[in-house]
Formats: sequence, C-alpha cells, structure tokens
Amino acid sequence: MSLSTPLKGRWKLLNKIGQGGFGEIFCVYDLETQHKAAVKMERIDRNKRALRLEIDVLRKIQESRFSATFISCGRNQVYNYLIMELLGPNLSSLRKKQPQKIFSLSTTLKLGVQMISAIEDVHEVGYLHRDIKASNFALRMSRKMRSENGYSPGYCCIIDFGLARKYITSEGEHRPPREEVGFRGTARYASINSHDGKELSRRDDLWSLFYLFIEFLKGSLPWESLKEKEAIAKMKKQYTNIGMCKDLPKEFVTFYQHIESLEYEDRPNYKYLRKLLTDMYHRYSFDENTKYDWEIMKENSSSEKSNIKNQKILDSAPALTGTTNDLSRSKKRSLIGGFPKEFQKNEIEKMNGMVFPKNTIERSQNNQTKNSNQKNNIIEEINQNGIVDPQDLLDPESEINEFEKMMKMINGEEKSDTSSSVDIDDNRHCCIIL
Ligand SMILES: Nc1ncnc2c1ncn2[C@@H]1O[C@H](COP(=O)(O)OP(=O)(O)OP(=O)(O)O)[C@@H](O)[C@H]1O
Repeated sequence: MSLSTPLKGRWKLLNKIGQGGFGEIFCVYDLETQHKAAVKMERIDRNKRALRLEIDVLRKIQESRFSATFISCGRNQVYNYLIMELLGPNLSSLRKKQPQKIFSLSTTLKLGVQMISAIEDVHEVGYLHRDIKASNFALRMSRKMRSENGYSPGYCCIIDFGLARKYITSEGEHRPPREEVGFRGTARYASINSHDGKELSRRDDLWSLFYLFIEFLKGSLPWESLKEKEAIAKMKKQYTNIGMCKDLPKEFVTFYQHIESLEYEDRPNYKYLRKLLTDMYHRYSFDENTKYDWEIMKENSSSEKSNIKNQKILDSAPALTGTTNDLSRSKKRSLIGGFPKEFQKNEIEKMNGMVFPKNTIERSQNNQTKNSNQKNNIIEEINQNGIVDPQDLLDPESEINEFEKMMKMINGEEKSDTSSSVDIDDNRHCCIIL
C-alpha cells in the first residue's frame, strides 16, 4: 500500500492542515467529484482511540447546520480515517491573526450565537462535547450558506468529538453522575466541575464557551500563562466570574448567571442565551451589514495595497528594510512584496504573529526552484488578502513523500471498508469515552 494510492481508490492525500492530540488532518482530493475534502487519520497502533466515537457523533449530527458533512470512513493497515467536508480556518487561528489577537464584540456575538446552536445540536443528539475551545470550531467557507438571521455567509461548525460522552441512556433518561471522574478536556477552558473530578453535563460545555468569550474579547484568560491544571483550577476558583466580565456588557454577567443556576441534569436555555447575545448585538447597533473582523482586515489590506501601489511605494521598499516598526500590520504586509526573500520570510512570520513549521521553511529553502511559484503565490496572497495560513506553505508532494516513508514499513493491501462502520474494538477507547 502506498500513500499515492488514493484512500478507497478515490481520495488522494494532499497537504496536512491540522494536527491534534488524537490525529492528523489532511486535505484530500476527491477524484470522483473533483472537490477537496478533509481526512482525519488516527494510527491504529495508538493506545487511545477516539475516531470511532467521533464518527458516531458526526453522523448523528448531520442534520445540524453547524457540523461538517460526513463523507466516508474506513481503515487501512496503519490508520482509521474519517473523510468529511473541508472547512476553513479554526477560530483560534483566526483570532491570533487579528492585530490585537482579539475579536471585536460584533464578531464575538455573531460567532457566539452559532456556537451556542452548535453545542445545542450536539446535546440534542445525546452527547456532551467536553472539549469546547476555539480550535474546535471552524468556518464553513461556502458562500451559498446564509444563516437565518441574515448574518454574513460562513457558518461556524463544531468539530472534534474525540472526547464526547453520551449523557442520555437508551431509555432517554439523563445518566446519573459517577462518583469520581478523571479530568477530561483542555485545562484552559475546562469548567471547575471538570477540575474537581465531577461528572460533566450540558452546563459544563457552556462554561467552556463562557471562558472562550472572555478570551475572544480580552485576548487572553487570567490563567493563560499557567501550564499545570491544578494551578489553573486554583486561579479559576480565585477569579470571580463577575471580575472576568469587568468592562464587558452586562449581558455576559447574565450569561454566566444562567449557567451557574443550572443543576447537573438541567437543560440549558439555549434560546435565552442566544437572545442575550442577539439583544446585545442590536443594542450596540450592529446589523446584518456588520462584517466579521477577518473580512474587515481583508478589505483594509486590499485597499491599503492599492493605495500603496498608487504611490509607487513598492519601488522604494528596500530602503525601508528593518525599519517597519512604525507601519501598520497590514501596510507591512502590503510592503513585503518589495523586500528580499529572507526578509520576506522573517517579516511574514513576525507580522502574522505565528511561526511557520520549521521543516516547512527548510523544505521550502531546499526546494527553492521547485517551490518558487508556490512562494510567489503565497506572497501574492498576503498582498491580496492580508492573511496567510502557515499550512498554505506546505508542499503537498513533500507531505505525501513523508507519509510514504512512514508507510514503507507497512506491507499488504489496503482493506476495503464500507462507510457505515469502522471495525474498532470499543474497549480500546473506553478511557476516553468514560
Ligand atoms: N473538516 C476539517 N476541515 C478543515 N480543517 C479541519 C477539519 N477538521 C479539523 N481541522 C483542523 O485540524 C485541527 C485539529 O483537528 P481536531 O481538533 O479534530 O484534531 P484532534 O486531534 O482531536 O485535536 P485536539 O488534540 O486539539 O483535540 C482543527 O483545529 C482544525 O483547524
């Protein structure tokens, strides 16, 4: 079996677009439909298995407008895989690309309404998500989609059900809490219940969402710099929620007060929470024309680019090398096309507030001739859009080669599989489900 062999004879692996604790996500090309899709791959030899559960949940929430479309799943000698709709950037990377690393109130509210609906849809099919965080929401890029309240195109979809748990019994009852539960989730966004080893319920997903809102609006959480979950828990308990809402509209206090009022089995009033956000949206005179921060950033970048072009600043750009501090971020981006290659690379890294994967840069350097067109496209994209995703620098061919190296160890044929089941022993991922 080789990785140049398309999965199920149909999906050809292109570049890597995501990496998490549970799996790697690649962009694939569907030879049948000629569209791109995403594949999440989980090594079969991993101790912890989460993909089977993820597939189950994803298939159950297919009616939700806030989930990626399930396409197929299967397994080969090395991986279990899930093929799904290719979404756009996740909310964590979008926020980090904003000049102050914050979202405006309007963007937070627009996203918030959708995130509540997405969480509600997961709960409605009987599951808790248990890992609500910004990187587990990604934008659907299709321009055809419009939300019912007329907000801009691009739904915010919930992803990654690797830590989900069924909270409803087969009789439709709420499962009783277990005495003691191990920590689940991501420490920064976990509810205090989770730190305290308590059984989680629907309210806890909303606690994580509340923390996310604070992070969106303020750029960080008070425990941002802490690594140990015990220290994070201590700080969470020290901070009053009302203190965290300081300088924020009063509805955020009402928001957490509602969550605080919920008992273990209570169904959150999702509609009420959405209404709090939409009321705030209108109170601040935002409307259907109010754009997302990244749309504004893109527009600013484009217009600055054309201004700069008009003034022929690019011609004198080399003289500005190393003295760009007094320029705005987007102006820096626009100027970048005029600088020598090394400067471009370093400045792009700094200005985007991100570090490109080292091997990507090295690869890029080693294959300069081969990749020069690709690089030019990226510089061009920065000039056009003001945003570039580090993943865009990945060379699809190299990614496939890397994979192929790994796969050389493996002999034998890829097993064909029906899309309805992945043959994974349930017991092997019980540590995650329980
Ligand atoms: N369908 C998709 N389309 C586009 N990008 C995706 C898709 N699914 C996942 N990603 C990207 O890959 C990243 C990691 O995916 P995911 O969270 O599912 O993996 P994980 O291994 O469970 O991660 P973690 O350990 O953080 O929980 C996401 O943050 C997102 O940016």
